[in-house]
Amino acid sequence: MSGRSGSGGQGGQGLGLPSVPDGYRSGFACLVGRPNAGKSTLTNALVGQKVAITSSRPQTTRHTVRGIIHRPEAQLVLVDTPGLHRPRTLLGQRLNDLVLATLAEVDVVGFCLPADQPVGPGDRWVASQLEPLAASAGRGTPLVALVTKTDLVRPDRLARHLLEVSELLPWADVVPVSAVGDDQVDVVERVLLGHLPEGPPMYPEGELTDEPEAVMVAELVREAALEGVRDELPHSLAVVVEEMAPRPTSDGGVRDDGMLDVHVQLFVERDSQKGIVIGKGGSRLRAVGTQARAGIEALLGVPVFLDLRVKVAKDWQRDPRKLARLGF
Ligand SMILES: Nc1nc2c(ncn2[C@@H]2O[C@H](COP(=O)(O)OP(=O)(O)OP(=O)(O)O)[C@@H](O)[C@H]2O)c(=O)[nH]1
Repeated sequence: MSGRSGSGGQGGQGLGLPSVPDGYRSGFACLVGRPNAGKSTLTNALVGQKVAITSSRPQTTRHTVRGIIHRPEAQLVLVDTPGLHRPRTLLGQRLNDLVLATLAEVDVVGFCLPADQPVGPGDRWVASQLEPLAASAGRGTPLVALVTKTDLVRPDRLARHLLEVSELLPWADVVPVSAVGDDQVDVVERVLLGHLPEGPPMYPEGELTDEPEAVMVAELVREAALEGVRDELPHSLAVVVEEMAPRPTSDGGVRDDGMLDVHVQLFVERDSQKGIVIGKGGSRLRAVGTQARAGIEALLGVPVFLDLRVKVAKDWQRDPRKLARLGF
């Protein structure tokens, strides 16, 4: 992604888009915040379709997934990043570098702070990372503080929280929102759109994300594999789609129903984790396959044969060559 000359191409002409009204705005926004702050859920609520995975476990968003909001007067390309957090491993460091590089290029940053958690050292750390970006008055990246999950707290607690947030980020707009309760999502949208510069749309109408299908398929498998697992698996699970190909008919032709064979590798760090993913007699892996397949079929619109394999790649988080092989 490169700011104004985004990957969709500059201007509508090249895309065969109709001319746009005067004053049309377009640009990029990015949501940051500590793990589990509600970034993916808010992205989905804004875009109106499931494009980023959500999970009740922290740090499940590995890839920069973009959602695109199309409105008659504006287009907003949302970049959903992994949570910005204090790096502990090489992977953590790379994720942070990715986040900071992304933030320098977008038109507005939304900092998500969950209303049900007190403002803590993690938030202060993220704020300190953001301050230099917003600091250069007039030229810095505008920052909007999004107080998320407001449905989880009472009004008096919310009021105190909003005050704390505006003390932490005196230069930012503060907007309370509940993505789950669909409360104030429209206000978030208006505030974010208001920070975009004038310019033609960067993506054709109807496009919701430019994330390659294979990455979204991998995310669906990852989401299913993490479901209900209590230990540290989120940090230790990488998913790679090895192959997606049309299933041939017995005479080598193409099936009418467009069925796809999808081969996916799940990488864990230790044998014990492999056992967790596979479950007794393979029962858990079968359930993961059933859930992921339903999501993949809904995404791709064709029947899918899903083949899942689990492998141990020891300490992949700390090994640069393994990280590269796994797409980081
Ligand atoms: N009650 C309530 N729960 C929410 C809301 N938004 C998110 N959640 C829940 O909070 C958890 C984390 O939400 P995510 O959207 O995955 O958070 P995230 O910031 O993308 O998390 P990472 O990918 O770990 O960085 C999930 O269980 C969501 O269902 C909300 O508005 N209200």
